[in-house]
Amino acid sequence: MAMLDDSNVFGNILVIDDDQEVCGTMKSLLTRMLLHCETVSTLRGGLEKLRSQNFDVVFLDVRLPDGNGLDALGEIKALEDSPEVIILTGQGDPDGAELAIQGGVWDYLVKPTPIKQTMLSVQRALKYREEKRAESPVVAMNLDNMIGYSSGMHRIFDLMAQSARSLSATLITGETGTGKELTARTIHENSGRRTGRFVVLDCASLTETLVESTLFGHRRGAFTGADKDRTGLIKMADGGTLFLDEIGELPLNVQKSFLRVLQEKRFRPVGSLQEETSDFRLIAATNRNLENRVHEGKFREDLLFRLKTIAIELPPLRERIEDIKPLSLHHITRLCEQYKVPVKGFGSDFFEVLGSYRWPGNVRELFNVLERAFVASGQEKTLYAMHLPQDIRIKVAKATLGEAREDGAAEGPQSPLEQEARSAAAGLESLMTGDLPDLRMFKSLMEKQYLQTLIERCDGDLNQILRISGLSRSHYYALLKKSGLSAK
Ligand SMILES: Nc1ncnc2c1ncn2[C@@H]1O[C@H](COP(=O)(O)OP(=O)(O)OP(=O)(O)O)[C@@H](O)[C@H]1O
Repeated sequence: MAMLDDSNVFGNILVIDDDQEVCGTMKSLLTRMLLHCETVSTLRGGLEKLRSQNFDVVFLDVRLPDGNGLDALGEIKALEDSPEVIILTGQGDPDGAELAIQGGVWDYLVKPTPIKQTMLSVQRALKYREEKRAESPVVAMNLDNMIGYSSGMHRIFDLMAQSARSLSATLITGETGTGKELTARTIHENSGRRTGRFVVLDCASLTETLVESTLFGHRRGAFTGADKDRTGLIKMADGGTLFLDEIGELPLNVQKSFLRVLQEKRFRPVGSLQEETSDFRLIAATNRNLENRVHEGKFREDLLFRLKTIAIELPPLRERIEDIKPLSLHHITRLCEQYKVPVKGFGSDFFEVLGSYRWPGNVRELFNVLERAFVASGQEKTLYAMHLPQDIRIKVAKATLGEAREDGAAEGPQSPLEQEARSAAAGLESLMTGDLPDLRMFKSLMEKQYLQTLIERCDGDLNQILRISGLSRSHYYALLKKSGLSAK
């Protein structure tokens, strides 16, 4: 049965109960409500989970094999961002109920509890938490395009709000696809500089000489090929934000001059005798460990120190699986609007698979997979696990059988190119085996996948892209715009 719950609550639930039947029933009920649910049969196991993961609601049995659930209330309530507790007990003990309520629990349910009552209790607890979170200062931020329900992301939003209010350099770290560029853009759009430009430089995409002239600008005749004056990105970001992506790749000698610019806000374009000024705000990002780069002698310690006045470390998606559902709803709604089809619902097995996958490519990979599932579902109104790409389903099935770890070690991380190629191949396969979409949708999806692979393979090199594709420059840019892709 497909369930797109109209209450639209998101959350991570833990059930601590030694009765396997209760655990099974609760898990199946909560999963059908599209909530993420884990179960554990001992008090010690439950407390360990609560210390290491974030949960919104805990169903807590009173009589557990290794202790009384009520005795653990103090410890649970003392946790940072502590979950709401719903006591679940087989014995309708009124003193127990009083004790529990004094201990600050959300609700007290006597087993067997009617399904409706359990659902209502958990929905209300989740709504309450949502409202509590909305009271924090973060609400002042416009986070329309940035989805994050987990407490991990909530902490990130707090840091972003702090960064948006200040002018301090901000360093964003995180694995590929965790949303570093989106975070930087959102900070800029929420800062006092939002009317200024948001200027992006991918430090990994240029040679040493080019990085220098791109950042600082150059005068005509400064070097062979410099046939006219060029304004650098530092100047272009005057009054706005300069975003340096992959800052770990900035060549050492450019690091030195850039540090001076950060300290003095003055710089000299290549080949110029005169200094210029620029009042820019710096946000940098990297998926590298910059401390290690410092130890290897490839990154200046003084620059690192200056960059991380505010440090934002984005958690990988596998550490915030409760964000998978809201991210998916957001992306699928966007796709449905884009392709002008009615909004699709989800089968409960859909999120079970998504929640069990490790997401090495994080949110970018999730969006890619959702797009493939969207296409594979054709005209169907509901997305089921069977619409997900086969490679993902196989990996999840293997992981469930306990083989995933060895597999991962043998395969090693995939390069973005490998991921892209596999994704394109699997996308085509699922297109041809599932219900066929209409031709217009098929063409535009294939076009987008072709362009993505082409850009990756050519590493964004325009000449190579035009040679391989046979496209004219204007046609290429028009296609990029149509597909919502960037040139890299
Ligand atoms: N919290 C989020 N909410 C909505 N979309 C997100 C979120 N995080 C990432 N995305 C989306 O995921 C994709 C990848 O994000 P982005 O390019 O910002 O990642 P990145 O960390 O800069 O990646 P890379 O290290 O590979 O450059 C984009 O489409 C972005 O919009």
